[in-house]
Amino acid sequence: MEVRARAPGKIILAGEHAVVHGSAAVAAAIDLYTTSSLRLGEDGGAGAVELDLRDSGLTFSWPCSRVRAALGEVAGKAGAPTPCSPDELAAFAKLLEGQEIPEAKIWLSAGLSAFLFLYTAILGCRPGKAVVTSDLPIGAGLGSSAAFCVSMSGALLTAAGAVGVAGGSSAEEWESFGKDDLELVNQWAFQGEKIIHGKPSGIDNSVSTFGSMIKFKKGELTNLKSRNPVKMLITDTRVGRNTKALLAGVSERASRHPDAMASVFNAVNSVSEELSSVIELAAEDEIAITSREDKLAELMEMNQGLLQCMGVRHSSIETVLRTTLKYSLVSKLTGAGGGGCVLTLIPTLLANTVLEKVATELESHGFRCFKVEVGGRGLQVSRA
Ligand SMILES: Nc1ncnc2c1ncn2[C@@H]1O[C@H](COP(=O)(O)OP(=O)(O)O)[C@@H](O)[C@H]1O
Ligand SMILES: C[C@@](O)(CCOP(=O)(O)O)CC(=O)O
Ligand SMILES: [Mg+2]
Repeated sequence: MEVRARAPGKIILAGEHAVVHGSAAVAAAIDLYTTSSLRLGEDGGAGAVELDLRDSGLTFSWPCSRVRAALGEVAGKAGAPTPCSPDELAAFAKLLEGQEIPEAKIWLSAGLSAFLFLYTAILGCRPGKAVVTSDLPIGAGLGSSAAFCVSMSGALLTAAGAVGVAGGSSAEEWESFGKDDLELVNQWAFQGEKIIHGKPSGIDNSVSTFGSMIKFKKGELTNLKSRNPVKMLITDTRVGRNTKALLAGVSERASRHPDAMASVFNAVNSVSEELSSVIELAAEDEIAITSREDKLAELMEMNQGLLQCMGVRHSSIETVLRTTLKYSLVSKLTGAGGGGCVLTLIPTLLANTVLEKVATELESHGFRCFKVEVGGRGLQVSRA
């Protein structure tokens, strides 16, 4: 039997980086997904653990005997996770040595280590094949690392029988887990995200698992009820960057200037708290809708300024900010910055007139625009 699990990417409306240092942040799921399909082989000595990354055309295979030689006889565990130890990480690095990873895709190594960790920790050395496809740009701020870890944890834990859906629907339909199962998947995905990000806050895996729009602070998640739609244009600058390195850069700046950076993080906290209240405001007429959106735009603009203070700017981001400002639109980077994606708030009353024009101009710079639905479903599974 094949298990398929899909998990969404995300946007961060306010609070990236500062959330790692204890501030509040606001994030929402988007309708771009990573899907992990898993088919288990026969338990026993032979066989291999295989991973097929469809979008990059790369496949990896580890004979179970090699996995056992590197890790010992791991039993697999379907309860709460134990973090990946430095010894295990070293063993995964050894297992990667035998694989041919093209130099240009060396950034995949962290994702491969996260896969090996999740697979062996949940299923032990059992043979099986996982296939991954994704709508998300990788390493661009839309949480591809979290969507990868959430969808893979969802598929592995379902195959292990640790989580499940009520069933009854046709095999092709997507179904959602109950809250306890989602909690368990989220805990595992967080351990995978730690291998990729170094020191994640947990916001990305949480919003990918639970979906919707959330406020997140120090591991605590509050669901936000947005009564009016929030329309965002996402622009991928196509400038590659790595979340782990950017997180480390912000932490280094915080240790060089502890007081100044504490004030910056504190200001971001206030912006996120205010933005989450504005999100929940119900606006019933055009005046109220415009006033709500003006407040959101102002808070996003303030957050962008504070992100500059953290040192995660990039000239490509500034080009997007300048271009959208020509249309009186406000933008901010989303995710770790340093390139990657930028969010532009599209006011409801301007959506029909401005959206296509600004997207066309942004694309003329070589950027790629995504028009997404914000605040949708989290992790879902289907069996075929
Ligand atoms: N579909 C995927 N297949 C393999 N690895 C992935 C996939 N998606 C994400 N990753 C891993 O996550 C890393 C990107 O994560 P990160 O730098 O946090 O950026 P983001 O999460 O914003 O896309 C990649 O370098 C890779 O290791
Ligand atoms: C910068 C940060 O706040 C978000 C990173 O998101 P992404 O990996 O760039 O999609 C890090 C985190 O919260 O773990
Ligand atoms: Mg990430």
